[in-house]
Amino acid sequence: MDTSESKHDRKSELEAFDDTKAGVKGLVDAGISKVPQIFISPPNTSTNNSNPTTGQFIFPVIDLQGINDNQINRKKVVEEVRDASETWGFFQVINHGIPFDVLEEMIRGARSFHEQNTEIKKKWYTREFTKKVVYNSNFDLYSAPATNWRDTFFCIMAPNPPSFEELPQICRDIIVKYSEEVKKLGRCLFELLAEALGLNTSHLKDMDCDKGLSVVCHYYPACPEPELTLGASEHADDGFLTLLLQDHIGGLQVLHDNRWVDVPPTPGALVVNIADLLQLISNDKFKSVEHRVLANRVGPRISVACFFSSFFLPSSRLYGPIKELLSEENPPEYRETTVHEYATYFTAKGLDGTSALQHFRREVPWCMLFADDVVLIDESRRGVNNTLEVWRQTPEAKGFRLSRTKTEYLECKFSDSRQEDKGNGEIDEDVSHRIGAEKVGVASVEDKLREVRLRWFGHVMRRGTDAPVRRCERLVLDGFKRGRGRPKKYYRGVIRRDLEQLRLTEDMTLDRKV
Ligand SMILES: O=C(O)CCC(=O)C(=O)O
Ligand SMILES: [Fe+2]
Repeated sequence: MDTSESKHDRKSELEAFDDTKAGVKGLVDAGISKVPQIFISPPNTSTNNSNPTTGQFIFPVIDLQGINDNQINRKKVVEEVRDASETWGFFQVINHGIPFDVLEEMIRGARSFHEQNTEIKKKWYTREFTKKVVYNSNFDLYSAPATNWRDTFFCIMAPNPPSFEELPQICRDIIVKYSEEVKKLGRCLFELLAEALGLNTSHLKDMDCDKGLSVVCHYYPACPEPELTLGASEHADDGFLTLLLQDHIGGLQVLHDNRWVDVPPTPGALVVNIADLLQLISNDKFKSVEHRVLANRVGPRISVACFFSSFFLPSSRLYGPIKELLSEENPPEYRETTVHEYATYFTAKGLDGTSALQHFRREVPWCMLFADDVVLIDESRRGVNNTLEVWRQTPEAKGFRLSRTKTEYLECKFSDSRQEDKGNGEIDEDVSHRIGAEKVGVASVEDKLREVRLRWFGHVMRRGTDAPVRRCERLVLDGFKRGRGRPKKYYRGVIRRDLEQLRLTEDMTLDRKV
């Protein structure tokens, strides 16, 4: 139920929970045996491992031993990094140089923060993310569709860490020690990633990708009904790179080949994942992949995520796809943005299962052809021509001739740098003399597409409900070149938005005159 009354209830429940300043751990300590409503995942969210994939995929593990000793070793590792970053967006590293006892101490330190006396811990409780030391539960408490079963405490450790005295006494030594180690390892990983992109070793460092670091300590309490909620909802990370230390409990899963795959807790290993801004500057070469954490009857689970991002710095430095990676065949997929703008958008949106990256994607030029009951869609003129040929030949092979001149097409072309060469003129010859091919400016493109979509929709709706075309209503509009995890857009949803924007109703589309 999504009535305003239930929304109000949710809001006051969230406020009551927030006011306790004791987080999810506080609820568990109080002995609750049922998961409160605010934590319950929306229907259709899978919250358990109903489809275990263990064994089906080999999660990449990269051994960093000897990368600075010999070139052959380094080259092999760079290739592994490239492969994992392009296909999984995730990998584990071993022999990374951070001593095992430092990792263990960090896990213990994170746990001790959350398990210290609540009255002392409350002192750090805040939703002001400009502070350098922050403890709370669910950074997106008021915007996310469901509250996650975890509490978090973080410190901003670079470039300007808090003074030693400002850090919580119970874990300050290890936070300082661990962040120094992570900064070193981060530098090494950014070098390998730059080489994997075919850039100079220092390219990503020179872009300040490793400048900002926050150390984020998560605490996932044992959950009485783990099938009803999640430790962390599906999301991709917003910075450049994340380095994650997890304890032995497990529960982290990544979306690979459209399936949730466990990231096995491996003693001594660290999980590395490409975050959104690295996908953006690599122009989609590297993937920032959706992941989540399951809730568990066993707990607490502790993890420490180190985010390389300077979201807290008011820098005006712009990040867009790296020029050296662009070419005519590989034009920029994103507009430029600042880390701060990106993070602000990410935080306001919250972990709602959609990707923040899409908001920064440039309009993809594509052509659409509409011909009676047939829609041909592609990103390029060449693609549409190929499809057009297949479409034409298939019925012709069965003796059914299509009249090119009587078939009506409409084509949208974009006056963008990706404008396809007019070279072969197949569409032009077929189409231009019928309706006149148009060249439209980017600003009017949305209007043009909306007009075309609504015309098509009206046409479809006027057909009988059993007409084949009516069965295509769940046509995926942008399935052909979706970034991984980018939410599917169904034709119906797009039409609903178009109708809303023009204040039209579906019935009106039945009337040709509207
Ligand atoms: O706790 C984990 O394993 C993952 C945490 C995570 O995804 C995050 O902090 O962004
Ligand atoms: Fe994450």
